[in-house]
Amino acid sequence: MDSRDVEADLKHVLYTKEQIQQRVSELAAQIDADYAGRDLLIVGVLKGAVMVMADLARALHSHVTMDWMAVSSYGSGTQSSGVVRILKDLETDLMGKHVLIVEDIIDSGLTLSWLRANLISRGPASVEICTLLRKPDAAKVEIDVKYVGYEIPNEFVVGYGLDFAEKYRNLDFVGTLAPHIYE
Ligand SMILES: O=P(O)(O)OC[C@H]1O[C@H](OP(=O)(O)OP(=O)(O)O)[C@H](O)[C@@H]1O
Ligand code: HPA
Ligand SMILES: [Mg+2]
Repeated sequence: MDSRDVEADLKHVLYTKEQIQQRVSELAAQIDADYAGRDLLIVGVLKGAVMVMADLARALHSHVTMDWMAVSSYGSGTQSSGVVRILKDLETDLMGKHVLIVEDIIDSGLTLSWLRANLISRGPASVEICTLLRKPDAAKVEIDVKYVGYEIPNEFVVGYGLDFAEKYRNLDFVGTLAPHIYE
């Protein structure tokens, strides 16, 4: 078999491209309604949130501005180290702004709880979170998340921005890896 055949590494598909598009559109409609009449800055968390940020931004009908942060806590494994590092900071001054952090996944919650506190310390008018996926059973810290695409079981997932050792981000669906890949 061609070793570049990505789909051979997967166990099953959790959400198809069509399901994700539909759910992202629903979240966008909610966000449009909630922020009506207010300026909104959406902050994508690199690299995982690239796909959801691109699709969410295009599904929104209101004006938004966009910025990016790169943080990393996972390295090449499947467990969060809990130590969050800023690899690239925002270019936008957050003072007085309504900020929506856009993420691909909340797993332990360590990345987002750290990031939310970090952004709040910069004086914004508000900070909310939108994530495509959330694993409630994996939470190590409680975070208040306003927009959640799907709650999923505590299994390592890849695709649509999510990686395992930097691979699989380019899949247009979300799936679980076959155990032989990571064991
Ligand atoms: O809730 P947590 O347990 O903290 O995990 C969630 C975070 O981990 C992943 O990012 P990662 O640090 O692997 O970097 P990446 O986005 O570049 O893949 C994911 O994109 C989230 O940002
Ligand atoms: O399940 C996951 N898959 C990929 N990256 C992740 N980062 C946190 N959880 C995950
Ligand atoms: Mg990430």
